[in-house]
Amino acid sequence: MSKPLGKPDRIVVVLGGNALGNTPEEQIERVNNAAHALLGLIEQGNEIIITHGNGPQVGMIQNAFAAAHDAIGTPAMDLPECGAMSQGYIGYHLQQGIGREMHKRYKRWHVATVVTQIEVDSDDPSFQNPTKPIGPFYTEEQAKEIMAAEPDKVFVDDSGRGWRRVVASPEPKKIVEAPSILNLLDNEFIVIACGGGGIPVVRDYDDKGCYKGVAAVIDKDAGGELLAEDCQADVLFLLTAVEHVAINFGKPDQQELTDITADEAERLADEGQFGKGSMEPKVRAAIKFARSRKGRVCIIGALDKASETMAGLSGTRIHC
Ligand SMILES: Nc1ncnc2c1ncn2[C@@H]1O[C@H](COP(=O)(O)OP(=O)(O)O)[C@@H](O)[C@H]1O
Ligand SMILES: NC(=O)OP(=O)(O)O
Repeated sequence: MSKPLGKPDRIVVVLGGNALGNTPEEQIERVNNAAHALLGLIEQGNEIIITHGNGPQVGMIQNAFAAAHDAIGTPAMDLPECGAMSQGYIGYHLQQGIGREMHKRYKRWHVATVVTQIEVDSDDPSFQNPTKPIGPFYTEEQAKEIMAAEPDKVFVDDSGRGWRRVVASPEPKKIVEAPSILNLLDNEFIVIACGGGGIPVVRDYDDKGCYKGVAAVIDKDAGGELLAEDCQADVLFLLTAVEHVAINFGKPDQQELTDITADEAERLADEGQFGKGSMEPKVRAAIKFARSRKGRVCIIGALDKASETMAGLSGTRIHC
């Protein structure tokens, strides 16, 4: 069992996109449960900043626009705009869920979502090699039918769970709205930012060096790590469906890890112990955060055990 962590000041909490459900009703229910757990963290004396995934949601939004375009001629919607809509859609439910809990306990609620752009390199290699699964699962037959009709779309088998569309997932470099996020934190807001890894943008040198969106979806664990560094967080908390990171995952000799160093985690990641596109990005984000400043810790654990995980009773701690 891991040691309790004491009372860190600032925690960036990353909520998995798959943990948010597939419909608005499911999302409200799951966000309300998450809000309860997140308020537990505040009651333990911590300051929290929240970010979240958006893979299922951004795909759903883009598919809905594509269907409406085919049916009634509404405009098709590009991925950066769909990413921005997913930040609003998920942030809205988080604001309501957290706001309700805040009001019950403290008779006040200062919760704000920041529509966040993150700068990426226009020549990031991921633009040539899409890996980020978005939208619903398809059968192999359905996926191959769509690829034949729309050759610009790539589908892959997603860890044996079905076929999913994949898009580019560039490395996040700079949070454009970092000053606004820090300002809200200074004014005691609970901030929801960098949703879906942030809206990926590149510098537009034809427009005074301003930004323009690019068709990609950043990994939210990588975006959350950057957010945690920018906010001077002490702890990065990656909440997902499993209680622990494991080696030999899914095999009879599976072994759950409770406490590992960044060096051990890197060795295991290089050995291929963690699912590509699922657990590996979390472990890589954890390693980067643990190495970014002495004393920083990343904890990977289950969303429904957030308080126990924070108390050191569950989850996998990764540190230097
Ligand atoms: N070595 C591993 N240890 C634990 N879980 C793993 C491992 N490899 C793959 N996984 C899978 O990764 C999942 C977490 O990734 P993902 O589903 O992308 O989460 P999220 O949507 O919460 O970010 C776990 O629920 C588990 O099924
Ligand atoms: N943007 C992102 O990483 O979303 P998921 O958590 O849904 O994969």
